Amino acid sequence: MAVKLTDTTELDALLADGWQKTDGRDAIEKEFTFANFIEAFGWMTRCAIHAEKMNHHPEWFNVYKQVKVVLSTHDAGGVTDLDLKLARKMDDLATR
Ligand SMILES: C[C@H](O)[C@H](O)[C@H]1CNC2=NC(N)=NC(=O)C2=N1
Repeated sequence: MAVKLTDTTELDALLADGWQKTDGRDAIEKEFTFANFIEAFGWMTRCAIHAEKMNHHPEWFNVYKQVKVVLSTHDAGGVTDLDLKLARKMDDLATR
């Protein structure tokens, strides 16, 4: 099972890339904005396929072209390497 982070080097890199620590909870979050709903939903679909392969799933909220994402490993009760991996993938998929 995934374990909570101790080395925060990779986390710091994500925090420099627009991810933030969630208030009152051990999680990270980011708001993504796309050109329109189709772009937003297309990205969500690509993320969903990747999340399912990882068996690690985002909490997210979509309104039109915006998607707010919160990542945390429920099984571990906090942020783990799985969250960092998914966050990186979400960033990658948003910039291609
Ligand atoms: C039973 C199943 O493998 C677990 O519930 C997985 C599924 N997806 C998950 N996703 C996230 N974000 N955290 C988890 O702890 C988690 N656990």
